[in-house]
Amino acid sequence: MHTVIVTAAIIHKEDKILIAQRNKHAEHGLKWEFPGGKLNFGEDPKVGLQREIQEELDMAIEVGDIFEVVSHRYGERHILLLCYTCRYLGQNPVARDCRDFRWVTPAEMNRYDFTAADVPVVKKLQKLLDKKEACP
Ligand SMILES: Nc1nc2c([nH]c(=O)n2[C@H]2C[C@H](O)[C@@H](COP(=O)(O)OP(=O)(O)OP(=O)(O)O)O2)c(=O)[nH]1
Repeated sequence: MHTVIVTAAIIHKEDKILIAQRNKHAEHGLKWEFPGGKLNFGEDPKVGLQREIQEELDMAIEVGDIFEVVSHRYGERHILLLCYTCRYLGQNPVARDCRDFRWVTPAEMNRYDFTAADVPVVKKLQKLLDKKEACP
């Protein structure tokens, strides 16, 4: 039993956010998530997240502030998911180490089967969007 630290990017392009589909044979295969991955030992989380986005989507990003931290248990495995708000720098993503990716609004996220750990993150994004719509 151990805890794995995972970083994930909330990358905004106008009103859309980039989501990625996990490879078929990976853990939680075919589920949707916020792109990112496991932190290496001793690695700075923001640097680790930039590395993961480069590996997964062949794209450079600027990592900003923490958006949400989720502690989630998948049976005997515990993940601490650090989600950062990130700035899109204009490069088109390439599905290097994921099955697919999409730019979606928070409302559209309901159509995707996200990993269980991501559910509170999706809800938080949707709540923020609703607030924005209520007070333009
Ligand atoms: N990147 C990412 N991982 C997530 C999210 N939600 C969630 O439960 N996870 C889980 C799935 C995996 O168990 C773990 C991340 O592992 P990973 O397989 O993506 O990491 P990695 O790219 O470093 O993988 P590897 O080198 O071990 O192949 O965190 C999320 O939104 N983003």
